[in-house]
Parts: sequence; structure tokens; C-alpha cells
Amino acid sequence: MSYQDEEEGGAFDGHASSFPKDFGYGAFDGEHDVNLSASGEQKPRILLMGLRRSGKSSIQKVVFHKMSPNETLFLESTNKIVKDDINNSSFVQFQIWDFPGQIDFFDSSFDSDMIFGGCGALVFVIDAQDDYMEALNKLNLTVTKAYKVNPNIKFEVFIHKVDGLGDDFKMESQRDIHQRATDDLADSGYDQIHLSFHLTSIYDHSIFEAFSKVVQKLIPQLPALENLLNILNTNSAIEKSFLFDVVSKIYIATDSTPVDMQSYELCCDMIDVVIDVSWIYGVKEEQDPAAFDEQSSSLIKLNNGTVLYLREVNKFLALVCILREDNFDHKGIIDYNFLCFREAIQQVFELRNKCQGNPLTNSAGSPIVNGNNIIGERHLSPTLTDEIGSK
Ligand SMILES: Nc1nc2c(ncn2[C@@H]2O[C@H](COP(=O)(O)OP(=O)(O)OP(=O)(O)O)[C@@H](O)[C@H]2O)c(=O)[nH]1
Repeated sequence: MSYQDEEEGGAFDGHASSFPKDFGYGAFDGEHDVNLSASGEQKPRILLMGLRRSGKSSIQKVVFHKMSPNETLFLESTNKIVKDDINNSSFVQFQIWDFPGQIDFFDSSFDSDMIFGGCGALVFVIDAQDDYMEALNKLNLTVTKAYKVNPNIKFEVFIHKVDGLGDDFKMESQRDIHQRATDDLADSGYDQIHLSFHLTSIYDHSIFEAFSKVVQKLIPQLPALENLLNILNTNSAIEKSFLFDVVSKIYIATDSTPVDMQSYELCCDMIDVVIDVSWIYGVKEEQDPAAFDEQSSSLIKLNNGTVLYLREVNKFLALVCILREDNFDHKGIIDYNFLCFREAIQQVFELRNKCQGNPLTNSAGSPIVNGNNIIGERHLSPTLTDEIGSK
């Protein structure tokens, strides 16, 4: 089995979009960045597996290399494991390994201990436009083999290419695949394995949403981030907020209110607009290509009385909020709270660095759910809420 490293996005030449090619996929060394990886610590690994032509490489290229979906039609079949380092920011650091569809687990060169051992999540892609019986067999084989090596892997099943399916058929396929996959696992004596299912397509935002959920499970600080977003929302009369990794447009955290796809899509579109405008008008000097930095912000007023507000947390992370136009009168308070929020995020990661190897755990070893009890709360002053609330 051979390996091929894609050097920081270098294998794809990025011609599909106006997104600056050298914008991401390098370690961020800005002043607000705190490196998550303790020295020598392995980055979490996400494996992309599935049958041939199920869409694995397309997913990776569209989400992490800004390839336009139509261009994936010309992708060649992968014939060796392709490793891709995702280093956008301190929050989003992992490796994606794209496997060839024809991989044979019984091949002597397949080192399952090495491959599954350091794996955080295994994404198994099933082509929903095709007959999925063979894919289900392969899913069962893959998951059981991986579980035996590493029972901590998160198993994610992407029921992919659903753009070609009607709504009824989509739901029916999901139900059927879910049923069969879990039955097969139970039959093989592995009913303790949990599979998560996502309906995805590269032709809409569903693939970004699904990948967001996969990545979030690999961020041990997620509960603390969610809590900080909840506090920010309450104190600033914000209805929904997302913390985005700007390069990939996956959200690494959101508040605890349910995510509706439309809001997520609006926020993604806003990021595209901001990036494009920054790139066209914001570059001052040749040697300073990143016109988009922690000073960047943007405001879009929609004609339904809603405001989208974007603030940079650092060069690679952005907070995007949705709120009612009336509540935006208190922009000063929102901005102040945002600064506190940004500082609190810093503290989460400083804390994490202090307990290297034991991220955000209490003395019993369980995750600290309300990490913001330690940090942040005092900054996001409740009196500010009263001011907005009394309006
Ligand atoms: N309609 C539709 N087609 C898709 C989608 N994702 C991928 N495809 C198409 O599926 C075909 C195969 O995609 P690849 O990404 O090469 O598949 P793969 O799983 O990496 O294939 P191997 O490298 O052979 O294992 C391409 O023609 C893509 O354009 C999708 O969401 N919807």
C-alpha cells in the first residue's frame, strides 16, 4: 500500500473559485492562535471509505479544497491512500485519509492497527443513487474491523448523492439503510456500535453540515464553546450564532438551539461574500495577501428584518450571528460581548494547553461540560442582557 501526501492543498490548483489558494491549509501563527496539538501529539484522523465512485474524493475536494461540484466529474479514481493535512486553525486540525474504493482489508499490506489505531472518525460513503446492498456489506466489514482495533472511533455514514432523489425516496432510503446497517451489526454481534447517518450531496450545503458534525465530535472543547455561544446569545439578544472555520465553511460550534439549514446556508453565503470582497478590495500590498484578518467584520441586513453579523475571531475563525434588526441598535454591547467571547475562547485553549493530554476534564476524568464556569462568564455581563431585554 502506498501513500501520497497532498502538500497543504497543493495537489489541487484551486482554480474553481475566487478563494485565494494560499489562504488556508497552513499552520496559523497569528497572535490569537493557540496550537492544539501538544508536541508529538497526533492530529485526529478522519478516514473516508466506501465503494468505488461513491464520491469520497469529491467530498474531500469540495469541502476542503474549494473545488466546484461540477469539476468533480473529472476526478480520476483514487488508487492509493491520499493523506491530506487540514491545519486551518487551532480548532480545526486533523488529517483526512481518502481511501481507494477497491481497498482490500485482507491484503497483507493493509496495516489495520496503524490505520484504525489513530483514527478519530470513520466516514463511510454510500452512493444513494446506486444499489446499496454491496455498500452495506462493505460497511459492516469495515466498521467491525475498525471497531476491533479501536472501539473509540466515531462511525459516520454519509448517504450520499441525494441530490438526484425525491424527498420521499430520500427518507425511505435513509430509513432502509439505517435499518439494514444496524441489523447487520446486531447479527454479527456488534450491536454496541453506534452509527450516525447523514443525507449528503456536494451540490448543496448538506455536505458541509454533515462534515461540521463529524469534525465537532473531534473537538474536546465543544461543550465549552457551545456554552460560550449560549452566553453570548443571551447577553446580546442574538438568535443564532455559528463559529465557522472560514476556509472550509464548516461550523465547529453553534449554540444549543436547533440548526436550520436555511440559516446555515445564509451564513455560509455571507462568508463567501466577505472573502470575495476582502480579496478583491482589501489587499493593500503584494506581500500581505490576507486582507481578511481578526479586524474583519461584516453586516448584512435582510429584507425580513433580520441582520447577519460576522466578526473575525482570528484569521481562520469567524463568528456569524443572526439577530433581529431592532436588537442590532445595541451594536456597542454586542461588540463588547464579542470581545469578551473572543477572550474567553482564548482562555479555553490556554486551559487546554495547561492540561496537555487531558483536555478539559475534571478530576474524575469526565469532560467539563460548562467550561465557561471557569472562564468567560464574568466578562459577558448579565447587566447587558437587561439593557437589551428591557427594550
Ligand atoms: N450527483 C452527485 N454526484 C456526485 C456527488 N458526489 C460525487 N459525485 C460524482 O461521483 C463520481 C465519483 O466521485 P469520486 O469522488 O471520484 O468517487 P470516489 O469514491 O473517490 O471514487 P474512487 O476513487 O474510485 O474510490 C464523480 O463523477 C462525481 O462527480 C454528489 O453529491 N451528487
